Amino acid sequence: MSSSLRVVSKAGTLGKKLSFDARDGISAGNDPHFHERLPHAESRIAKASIRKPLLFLDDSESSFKVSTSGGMKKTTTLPCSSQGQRQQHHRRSPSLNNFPRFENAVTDSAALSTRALRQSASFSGRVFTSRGGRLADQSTPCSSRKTSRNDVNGAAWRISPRLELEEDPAFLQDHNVQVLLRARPISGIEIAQLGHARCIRQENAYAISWLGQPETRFSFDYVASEFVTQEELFRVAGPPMVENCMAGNNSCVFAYGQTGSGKTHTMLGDVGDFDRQPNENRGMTPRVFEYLFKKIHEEEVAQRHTNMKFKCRCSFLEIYNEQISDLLEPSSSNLPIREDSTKGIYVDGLVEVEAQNVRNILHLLLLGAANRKVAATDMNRESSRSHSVFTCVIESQWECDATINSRIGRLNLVDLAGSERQKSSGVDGERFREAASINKSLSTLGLVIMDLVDIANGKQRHVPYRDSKLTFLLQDSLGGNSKTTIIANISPSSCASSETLSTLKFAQRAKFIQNNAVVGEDASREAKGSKEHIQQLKDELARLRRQNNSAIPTPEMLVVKLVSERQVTKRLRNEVGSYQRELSECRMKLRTSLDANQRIVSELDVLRIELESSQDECKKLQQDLGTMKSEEKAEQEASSRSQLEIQLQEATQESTNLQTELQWTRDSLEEVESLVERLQRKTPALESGVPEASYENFMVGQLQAEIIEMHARLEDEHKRRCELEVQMANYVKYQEIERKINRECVLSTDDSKATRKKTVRHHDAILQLQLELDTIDGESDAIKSFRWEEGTHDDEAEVKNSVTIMQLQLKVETLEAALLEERQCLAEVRATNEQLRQQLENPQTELHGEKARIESFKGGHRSLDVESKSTSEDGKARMHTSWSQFCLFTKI
Ligand SMILES: Nc1ncnc2c1ncn2[C@@H]1O[C@H](COP(=O)(O)OP(=O)(O)OP(=O)(O)O)[C@@H](O)[C@H]1O
Repeated sequence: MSSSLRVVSKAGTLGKKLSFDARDGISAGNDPHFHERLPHAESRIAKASIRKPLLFLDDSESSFKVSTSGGMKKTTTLPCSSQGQRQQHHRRSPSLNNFPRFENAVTDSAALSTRALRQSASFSGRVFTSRGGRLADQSTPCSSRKTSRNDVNGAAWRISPRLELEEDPAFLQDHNVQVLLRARPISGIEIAQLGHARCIRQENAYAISWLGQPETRFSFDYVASEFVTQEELFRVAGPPMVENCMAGNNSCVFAYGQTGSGKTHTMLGDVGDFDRQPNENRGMTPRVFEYLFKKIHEEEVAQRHTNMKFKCRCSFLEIYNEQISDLLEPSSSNLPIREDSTKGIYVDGLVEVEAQNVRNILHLLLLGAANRKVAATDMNRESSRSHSVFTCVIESQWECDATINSRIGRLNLVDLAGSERQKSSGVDGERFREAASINKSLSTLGLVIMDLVDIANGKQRHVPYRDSKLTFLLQDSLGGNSKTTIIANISPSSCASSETLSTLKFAQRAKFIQNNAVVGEDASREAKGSKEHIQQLKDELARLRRQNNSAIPTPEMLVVKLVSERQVTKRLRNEVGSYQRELSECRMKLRTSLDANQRIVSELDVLRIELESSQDECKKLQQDLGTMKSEEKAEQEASSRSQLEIQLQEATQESTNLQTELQWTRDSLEEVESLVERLQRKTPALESGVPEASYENFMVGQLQAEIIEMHARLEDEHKRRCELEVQMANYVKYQEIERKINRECVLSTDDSKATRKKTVRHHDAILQLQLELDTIDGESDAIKSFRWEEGTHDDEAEVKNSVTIMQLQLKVETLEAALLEERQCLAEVRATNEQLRQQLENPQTELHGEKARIESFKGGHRSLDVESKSTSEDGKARMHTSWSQFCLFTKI
């Protein structure tokens, strides 16, 4: 069997057809009296309310099942219409309050036994997330755990009360807002952070304590521990809401809580693979519709004679960053909310789809969920970033006494976006804006609830519904014609302690709201009846007036009463006025403090910007300083280089002078040598002719020996000089290298754009210089080891290069020291040369003198031939004198 879905917009049918398989697989029991009982639905809902143990609604029988203890299997089926019987059977057995006893009870309820098993001495099994992921492995047997504070708390959960339905006829009549608290299991992330430490302890089925400072106890209509299943939760919250809508009221279920606390799990749950078989983790929404369609079917069958028909029109929207978009028609955006006296509050242009069975609804839910804005935060990998509202308008019509009656109920299922602390949820940028918008709308919801609580306490309040799209849209559900169930979701982990406290406070406040539910029924028959009744009363009044004039207030009496009532009204008005003034004062104060806050925030922004710019400036100044330092260094290096150059020039000049001197010395030595040679040639002749020539020979020998020694010394000096010249040449070369390096360094400190190009040149130059250095022998190995690094933009390479330059500079200093030493050596050599020259000068003069004497001696020898031997004595004496003079000279 298949059916079609009609897509209807506010403007009418769009003509869009969607086909669905209409098999819903839910078997429905017949309840022929359901229609009669509809006006009393409210009290029935109340009877199906929570608080009394062991009462379960059975889907298949539209009846209550009561299980009792005592070791016997005992199930009683109660027709819903029989209130007296119900009360009789629903009386609470005190012995059933205690969990261990409950565990011993033998019942035929599969759910009961499942729960009993789950809550017995060990809780094993894995908790799966709604999106298929596993939250935490809870397979540790309790008995094997050590006793600790956590275990104490854990024990509190283990003996935590289970879902127990209690008959409380007054509950939903007096309280239109029902607040349930649901704790999810501690997640793996939380276990990783703080282990199993808990921030809450469940006291009983209605109370929970927050274990912070100070420890605070909160009470709710029901507290569902982490072991409460989706089905169990639905049994508490779902049926009353559905039946309320079918009776022509508005119902609203909404999930509230911090991000990742389980709202989506509660509302939607795991609906994958619904074509094959319903998933046991499906949440409130699918179950609500399963129940609704089952009830619709039952009603239509039961009321066949009145031709009763139900229609369900569904829409699915999200509020994201204060903009409404249609989750069933994602191309639409920023849809406006309108208010109309007949329609009430509605979203203009929202697509409405007529659904005929659960599968249709599930398709819509999946379609909408796929279009919903989801993002990852630190707290939840798939955090819903919007509020989603699934609305089903349930319209029923039936005929009675030729009158067509109709009822309209509206069911809102709201999955709020998670409240979060921006810091802890690890959000930034777009996520931060989303979080701010979510938090703003949730805080407006909180304010609305506070005002509604005040109104419930008899105070006059203006409720700021229009301050956010969420509260504007939920206006009827929060404060007006609606029965509302709030499911506050929390995490029991100590990691979420403050968020849990704020959710608990919110839920506690919400518990005090009072709604004024009004049946949305077009009761033309009832209206007619009422008119007739009024007419009857009027007639009765006239009759009474006629009978006893005194019993009926005269116009004068009425005037007096009116005056006194006016006075009361005036007094009340004055009170209202003073309250309003107070309110406006408070508002003014609030606005002022908000403005001040805003100012502070903007000032902070300005300061932050200033701080950033001053930080930038600081950085720039540091860079400039660095550049200046390197420039200064370069200048110092340049001046020391020029000094070195001057010194080098001087040394070169000195070296040239020395060379000239050496050359001169060498020439004079050569001269002496040739002179000596000539003397040697002449000496044999003198020796043969003159007996005194032996003195001359001795003297010449001495001179020759000295000359040889001087030759050797000269040779040494020459060698040393050559070495010096080599060193000088190396030094000059090295100076050149250093100059090049410095030139490149200066270039590299120039403007940043050219830096990279220059760095490359720098690098090439250094490599070239290193090649040249390689050619320098001796100590250059140390220099060779300082290699220029590739990629001078890299800091480390820069440092290495600086080290290289420093090492080269050190080398320059070493060479300078060597130069100084060489210069001293040169000075010594020069002094020695000078000495030698002086020493050479004296023998030279002596030699000249001797030469002259030898010449004169020769002349005397010739005259001896003439004058014979008479003057030989004189000659000897002169020779002797000359010899003694020579000896004297050589001693000197
Ligand atoms: N009662 C629970 N049992 C098992 N798992 C749960 C329960 N509640 C929540 N979870 C898991 O916790 C995770 C977070 O839950 P969920 O997405 O429903 O949180 P949320 O409140 O909707 O978060 P957000 O506001 O960020 O969208 C999911 O993986 C979900 O399956």
